[in-house]
Amino acid sequence: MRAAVRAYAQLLDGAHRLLALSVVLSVVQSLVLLPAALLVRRIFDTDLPHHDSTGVTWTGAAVLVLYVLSALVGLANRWVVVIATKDAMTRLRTRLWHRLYELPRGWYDAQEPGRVHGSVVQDTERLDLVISQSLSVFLPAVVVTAALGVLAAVLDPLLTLVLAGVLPLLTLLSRWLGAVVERYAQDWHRHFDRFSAEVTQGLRGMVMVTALGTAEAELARRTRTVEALSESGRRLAWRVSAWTIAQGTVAAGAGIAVLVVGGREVSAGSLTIGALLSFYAIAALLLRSVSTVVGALPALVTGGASLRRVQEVLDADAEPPYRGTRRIEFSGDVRLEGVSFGYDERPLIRDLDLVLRPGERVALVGPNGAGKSTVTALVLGLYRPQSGVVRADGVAYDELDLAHLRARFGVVLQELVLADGTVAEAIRHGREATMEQVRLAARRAGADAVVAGLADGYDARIGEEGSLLSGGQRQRIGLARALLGEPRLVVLDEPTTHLDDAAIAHLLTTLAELPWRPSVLVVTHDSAAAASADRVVVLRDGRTAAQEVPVP
Ligand SMILES: Nc1ncnc2c1ncn2[C@@H]1O[C@H](COP(=O)(O)OP(=O)(O)OP(=O)(O)O)[C@@H](O)[C@H]1O
Repeated sequence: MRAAVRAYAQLLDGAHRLLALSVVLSVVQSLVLLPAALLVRRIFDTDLPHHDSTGVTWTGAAVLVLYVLSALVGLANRWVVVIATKDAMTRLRTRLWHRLYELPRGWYDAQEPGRVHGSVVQDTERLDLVISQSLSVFLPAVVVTAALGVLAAVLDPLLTLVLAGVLPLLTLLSRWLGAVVERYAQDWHRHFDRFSAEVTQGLRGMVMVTALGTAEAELARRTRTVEALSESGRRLAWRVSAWTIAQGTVAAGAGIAVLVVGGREVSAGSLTIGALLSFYAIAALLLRSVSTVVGALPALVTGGASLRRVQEVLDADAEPPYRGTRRIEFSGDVRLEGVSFGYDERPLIRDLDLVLRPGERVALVGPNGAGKSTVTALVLGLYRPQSGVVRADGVAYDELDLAHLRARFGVVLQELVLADGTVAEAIRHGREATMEQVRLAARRAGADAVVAGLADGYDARIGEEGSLLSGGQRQRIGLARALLGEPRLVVLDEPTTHLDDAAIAHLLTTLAELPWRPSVLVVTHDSAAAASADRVVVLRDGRTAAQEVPVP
């Protein structure tokens, strides 16, 4: 519970002024009720015994005005807290995005499927709800409870003690049931991650599953996950309800105890009925705000579990592979020197030397699983070798500002990610480029023919992940994106998979004739693509098997 409170405090770090204003408004809200309690006493102890009906009416009206005033202050307070919490959520989501772009690929490899998506989408959404709904009533209620407690103690210390007798029981309940709810919330989160991962996988694989005729088996698996999620949701909801109801019952018990003890005092003549009723009016408000405080606890605890998961992403102990700052012009010269690398303890790349001179076109070939894509990832600086060094223009990657260097790379990876938007937007990919430059890149990549066939040309939408295009059309758009900005190094991982013979021939001629002569590293199983390179490097079992095979 304490950890959850600390995490919330950290989350609301930038909103201290607004929260302070909220505390002041909460105190004002309670202070306004002080004269109301005294006026209630006046009705019963002065106006009624004197049969003063006008007095009763006016005093009653004054009490009503004070309640309305208190409610208005409460409304203003709610507004302040909502602004503070919404700002906090915007900051949190922005920080998360920053962190996600910083985290290295190795960190993503190590995550459970669905976990990151779950934290970014569901956990932040849950937090938004919990903080907006719960905290906007929780914080003022804490202050109102404290203020009303002081007020009650001033009115009648003995009855306040009776009321306070409930506190140890409430604390015990919160500790015990809070820990239980937290455990069940974690279990529910685990099931939700699984569900979230399956939704992503299921939607992506929908066409394939239909084609393979395995929909029934898939459906059975998905149903099991949904049932397990519901079951864990039921277990959690049941504990949350038990907690809330137990707290409400304890609070109601306290109210009854006040009536019994106060009633005995009235019968004994040591308390006036007006004093008892005015105390009871304050006690009822106090118990209501105590109920609000304790009623918000289950939501705060489950939200706390979400906050911790988000915090784990923000505080992930994952160093980027390189942290250098030096910026170079970069001529396209890249070298791997004695590089060894493995995703786990098993070495995949062993003592590899690979040289790519400026303007040179090198084809990397080899059997499936030999490590060719892994070599391209090492060239792109996505992983750090366990030993050996990677250099650009003779400077070790360790010294370099890799983001700056990568801006000089043009890349087409096996998994071609195209965001939904127009063809021109897909080619620009957020970079500044004139329409003329976009057209030129498209022509070089053979994508102009694709564009010519689309009704809206460069303004045609390509669909989510380019779903409105064919595989070959997507690949050409991807190539155009890689060639925009005239990169010094072009890295292509199996760029011909979806291309027909004419497109492959066009690509090879283009790569050979690019006017600024970039270096090209192309991973390929295509013999025509390999034959067009200046050199072919064969990778087998993590090493260059045939050192460098010159093309005849
Ligand atoms: N992120 C990863 N985490 C763990 N292992 C991985 C990861 N990526 C690849 N591997 C493993 O590394 C080995 C080499 O994979 P890589 O993709 O580099 O081979 P490749 O030569 O490009 O294969 P292909 O010709 O089939 O595309 C494979 O056994 C693969 O399972």
